[in-house]
This record gives sequence, structure tokens and C-alpha cells, in this order.
Amino acid sequence: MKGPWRPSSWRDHPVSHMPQDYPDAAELARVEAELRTLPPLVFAEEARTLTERLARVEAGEAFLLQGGDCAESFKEFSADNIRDAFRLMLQMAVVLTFAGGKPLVKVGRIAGQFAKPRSSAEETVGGVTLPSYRGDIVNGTDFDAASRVPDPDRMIRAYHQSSATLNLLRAFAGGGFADLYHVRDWTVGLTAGPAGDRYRELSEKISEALDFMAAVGVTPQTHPELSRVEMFTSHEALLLNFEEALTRREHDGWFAASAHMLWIGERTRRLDGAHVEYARGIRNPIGLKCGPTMEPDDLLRLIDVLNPDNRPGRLTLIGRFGADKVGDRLPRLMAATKAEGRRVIWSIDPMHGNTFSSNGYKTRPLDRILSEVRSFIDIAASEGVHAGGVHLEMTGQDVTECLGGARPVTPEDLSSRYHTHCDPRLNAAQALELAFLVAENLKAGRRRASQAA
Ligand SMILES: O=C[C@H](O)[C@H](O)COP(=O)(O)O
Ligand SMILES: C=C(OP(=O)(O)O)C(=O)O
Ligand SMILES: [Mn+2]
Repeated sequence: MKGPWRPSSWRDHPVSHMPQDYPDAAELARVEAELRTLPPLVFAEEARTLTERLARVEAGEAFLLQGGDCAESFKEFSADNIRDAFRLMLQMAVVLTFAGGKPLVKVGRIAGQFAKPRSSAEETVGGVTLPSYRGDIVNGTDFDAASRVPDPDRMIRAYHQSSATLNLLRAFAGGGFADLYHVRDWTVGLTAGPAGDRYRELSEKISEALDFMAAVGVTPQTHPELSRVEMFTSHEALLLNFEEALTRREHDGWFAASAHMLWIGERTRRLDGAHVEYARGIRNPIGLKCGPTMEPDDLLRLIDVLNPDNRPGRLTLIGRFGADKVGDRLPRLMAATKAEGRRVIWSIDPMHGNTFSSNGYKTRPLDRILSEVRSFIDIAASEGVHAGGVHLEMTGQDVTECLGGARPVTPEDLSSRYHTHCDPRLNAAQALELAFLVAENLKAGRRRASQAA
């Protein structure tokens, strides 16, 4: 039984994957106090709106695309990177909406995705052992003792970077960049290759359809929704000192003001742990990673705590099993939520269960990623559950971090443009390829459903 919730009640629960060793407690307290005085990064009403949008996903009327960096960083912070991430979301949205025939809810892993859980608390290189890098909001990547000391001031820097990132995202979303009439312009930055060619073809079709609509009087002036998009932000609620300081009271309860949606990671989802305690008390939409060790009963007890009122849109379950395990682990979890009438969204993260090292680089093969997504869609169909979304680590940059693709990245290529601060991301072409695959599967599913009806 849980006691009363407060923004700080997580402190009475077991804490994992957070720095316990800030060297200066007074400085940490000063930073937390400063964060409490700073304006919210997002507005509670936006989080309520996202819950409504996700309720449509839960009802099977929309699809969720959640994606972005594994770890944002201070070094890779630039207008170009934000623009490229935004444009990739738009490109994928075009593919998924056109083929899927359903509205797409767009949620970035952006403007706050800075804290990382690590498999090991320490890292050893050449006989030297140092604390692991835990994300730019905690410590630095350089392999020297000073960089690895947790520094609370990094929270302030992460806050301001998130604020500037959100500012640009909001400008892009509402200020013309996302105008569907510019669908052709979004091909800028697409590398040569089949996914790019298919996208160009699709954007031509959409442009023709828009020209036709304009001829019959449907224009951005008459239909302003054609010239703007909704884009929401999300990150893992890992560094609870930061989250607590940005938790704000509203008339209908407490909201995390650091992002529209927060999720609980695979490594911090224990029922009595600090992270579940924090998440249960905020009214934002919540994600919960569900990995291969989760049993149906664990999941149901977590849902009891995280969504006791069974509110649609509140809880997104993000499976992340690995292509080889999804067939064994997912069906019983889906069957349990379905049998118990739990109003949850099922989404798939095909990244985190498909990671291994090659030539000293952490990588993931695109074919395994695609295979986990395909299995997810098939399993959902046979369990009678809506395949609600995908959760991806991806970047608008042409990196060489994940293997394979139509213009294949080989193990030898990994070193050429491997820029991630933590996990390997899909590059723009690989992400588009995945979007086409998901779109085709969704279309096939719709066809099957209408034939059966
Ligand atoms: O992003 C997720 C985790 O931080 C990451 O997968 C852990 O990676 P590690 O095994 O290198 O610590
Ligand atoms: C840490 C992550 O994933 P998981 O908790 O599923 O391992 C992540 O999404 O970056
Ligand atoms: Mn990751």
C-alpha cells in the first residue's frame, strides 16, 4: 500500500541509477532551489492535450511515433540538429499517415532526454576504472576522473538547453516549416537510396492532392491545420532531483513541467522504487518500458499503481524485448492487459533489446529492429490489441551507428560517423525505411480487418 504522494515522496523509496555521490550537498540543494523558481518548460494544458491524443491511440484511432536521441548532449546542441530531428519526424509522419490512414501523434525524445541508466556503475579502459558516464545532465563523457564527477550545475544547463530546443520546435511546428504545402521541401537532406526515392514519390503524390484541394478551395487559409503540426516532448524520468524541482501544482493535480510525457525505464520500474513512486503522482501521460523479465502479474501491479482509474491515454506500455524474445514474452503481457480490460496503449521499442558490440562499437542491425516491429504488429493482431506505436532511437543526421539498411552500414563503416553519446541510433534513411515498413504492415492490417468485417 502506498502512502500519500508528494513531489518528494520518491525520496522515501529505494533509488537506483541516480548519482548518490554529488560531492557538494549544499550546491545540489542550491541548484534544486533555483530550478524550483524557473518557469515550467511545458504548460500543463499541453500535457492534458497529449493525454487526449493518446486516448485516441488507445481507442485504435491513431498511431504514436515517439523518437529521437538516446541521449541528448551539450556538444551536439545546434539549430541544424534540431531542425533535422524535426524534419525526420515530419517525413516519417507523412509516410505513416498516408499509408496508415490514421492521425499520427508525434512525441520527440527531445528537449530533456539527458539522463542515462547504465548497465555498469563503472567503466574500465586500459586498466583505469572510473565512474560511468550517466548523461550530460549528470557528468561528462571524457575519460578522466574530473569529468566523471556528478555536477549539479549541469541540471541548470540541461534546463536552458531544453528551453531553447523547445522554443525552436514550437517555432517550426507553428511557424510555417511544418506547412504540408512544403512537403516537397522536406526532401532536402534525404540521402540517395530507396527510402529517399519512395519518400520523394509520396511527397509528389501529396503535393498533387494538395494542388487539387487548393483548386476546390481548401487552402491553409481556410484550413490552418494544414500549415501546423502538434509535436510533443518526452524523456526518461530518471534524475528525480531535476523532475521534483520542476513539478508544479495545477487545479487538477501535480504536473511534471519538464516535458509533456515522461517514461519509466526498464531498469527503474520496480514497484516499490523511487521512479514508480514519482511517476504515479503526476498527471502527465506516462510510459513504462516492459522488458523480457516482466511477468504479467508484475505488469498488472504496476498498472494498478500508475493508472488506478484506468484513464485512457494515461499509460503507454513500451515493449522492448529483442527480436528473438518478443514472440515468447509479449503475447502473455498483451493477453493480461486485454483480459483485465486495462485501457493502455501498446507500443514497441525495437532498439534496446537488439544491441550488441561489433568492432568495439555498440550497434543494432536494422533487420532485427524491423523483425521486432513486424512481430509486434503480428502479435497485437492475434491478441486483438491495437498496435499503437513505435518508440525509436533515431537522428536526422547521416550517422553510421546501426548496421544494415538499403544503403547498408557495414561493421567496417561504424567508425566513420559514430556520434552517439550512448546507444546507436537509426540514421534518417534507416528511420524512413522503418516508417515504410510499419506503414505497409498497418495498411495490410487494415485491409485484413475490412475484409473480415
Ligand atoms: O539508453 C539506455 C541505456 O542507458 C543503455 O542501453 C545502457 O547501455 P550500457 O549497457 O552501455 O550501460
Ligand atoms: C534506457 C532506455 O531504455 P530501456 O529503459 O528500455 O533500457 C532508453 O530508452 O534509452
Ligand atoms: Mn538508449
